[in-house]
Amino acid sequence: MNPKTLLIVYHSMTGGTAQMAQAAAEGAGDEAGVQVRLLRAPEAQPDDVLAADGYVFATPENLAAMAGLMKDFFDRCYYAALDRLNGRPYAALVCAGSDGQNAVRQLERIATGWRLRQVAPTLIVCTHAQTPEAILRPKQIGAADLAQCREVGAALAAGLALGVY
Ligand SMILES: Cc1cc2nc3c(=O)[nH]c(=O)nc-3n(C[C@H](O)[C@H](O)[C@H](O)COP(=O)(O)O)c2cc1C
Repeated sequence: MNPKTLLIVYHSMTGGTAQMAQAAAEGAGDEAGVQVRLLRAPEAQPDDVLAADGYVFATPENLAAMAGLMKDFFDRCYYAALDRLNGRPYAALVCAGSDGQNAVRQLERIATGWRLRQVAPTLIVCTHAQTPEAILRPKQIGAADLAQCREVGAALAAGLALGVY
């Protein structure tokens, strides 16, 4: 059987989302028969989206929205992939200083437009960064949160490998 591909697309300014995406990739990487591609949002192209069998999208919430470079990724890929991804599985990860809900709403709405199938509740990890100093500081995501991100990647990869989606 052809190996399945899990595409993880993320943006991160101060490192939190990058650690979350990396953890999801590690969780998925334990699954034999699933190839994991971890791409920064500006690198990801429509062909990468079309070639994948499942997705993890990971973004910070910035200014009550998903990060601009993640939005740019969706803007560049949306119509090239529309109606060509129907039913494929996805999960999303959001790194937020205090909230995250608007980024979740935006991301899930786009995924709904793509007719993707959400296979896990979107995970919000809160870094409790609210002052300018804390927001600009490099982030260290805790072990428990990273374990949840690993779980998301592992579950998606297991479903892909078993062909349950
Ligand atoms: C310009 C800017 C705007 C932000 N706006 C929000 C916000 O609206 N809601 C929120 O929960 N966090 C907000 N944050 C905090 C980030 O989500 C938080 O620092 C997160 O850890 C960033 O992820 P990263 O480390 O992957 O860059 C903002 C950060 C920046 C730099």
